[in-house]
Amino acid sequence: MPQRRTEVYAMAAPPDDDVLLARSLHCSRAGAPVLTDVSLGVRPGEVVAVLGPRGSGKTTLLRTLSGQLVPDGGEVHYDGSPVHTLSPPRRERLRREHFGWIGAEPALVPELTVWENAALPLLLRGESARRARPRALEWLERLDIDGVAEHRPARLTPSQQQRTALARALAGPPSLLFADDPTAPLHGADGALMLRTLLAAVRSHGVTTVLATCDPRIAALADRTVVLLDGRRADTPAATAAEGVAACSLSV
Ligand SMILES: Nc1ncnc2c1ncn2[C@@H]1O[C@H](COP(=O)(O)OP(=O)(O)OP(=O)(O)O)[C@@H](O)[C@H]1O
Repeated sequence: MPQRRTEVYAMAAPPDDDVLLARSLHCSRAGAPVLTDVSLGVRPGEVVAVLGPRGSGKTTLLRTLSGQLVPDGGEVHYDGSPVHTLSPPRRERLRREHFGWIGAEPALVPELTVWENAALPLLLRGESARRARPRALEWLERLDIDGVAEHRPARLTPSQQQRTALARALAGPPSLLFADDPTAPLHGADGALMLRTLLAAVRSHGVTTVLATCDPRIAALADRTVVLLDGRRADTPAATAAEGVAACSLSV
């Protein structure tokens, strides 16, 4: 288990054993800079929170780290190999085979049942439904939604939908999980339960995790926190609080 520690801002020489490494990322959206000179290293099995107020660039950072976006400048390396220079099909394959993603929207496939949604990463990797189904069901049971395994997403509550998305993100299991404000659509106890389940699952399976949140209480559950303000690394959570983090709504 990695030691909890406070991140120091300037990360000039990240350690060689980082499984995920970003160097001096720059990203613009619609002509405006969204990430400026962001560097970050994540060690195997670590749970790192990216903490920042709304609009600070957390989603853009996670999408860039996970190969969904190509940065305008800078580098992303996974397991020692560059991600930012891969062709789109190879980036897609890397994401499918090694990464999990859960965002604030469950983004389930409406035509598929709950277990088929949860099994999707396995099915896309070419596993048979016969092998994928029990593995998906294991996660559904752990998340207490095995009773709706044959339902379509439209019949589920928002909490059940988001837990299905979490089962899908973990079913692989992935080497690296990106969790972008995953409890945002959930209220109080539902959000707290989901977060506890997510953290217990990634820690027991050794899944390296990057968790974006605007809630310092959630960030405090990670092994380490890095702070984004206006698309730049910032050094203290206090600075983020001053920028209006209190506007975020989840309790744990
Ligand atoms: N596709 C896009 N086109 C134009 N601007 C974008 C796009 N995506 C993000 N942005 C802008 O980039 C900035 C950072 O957005 P981003 O979603 O990365 O921040 P965030 O910290 O994840 O915010 P939130 O907590 O609200 O999700 C915002 O000003 C946003 O409006």
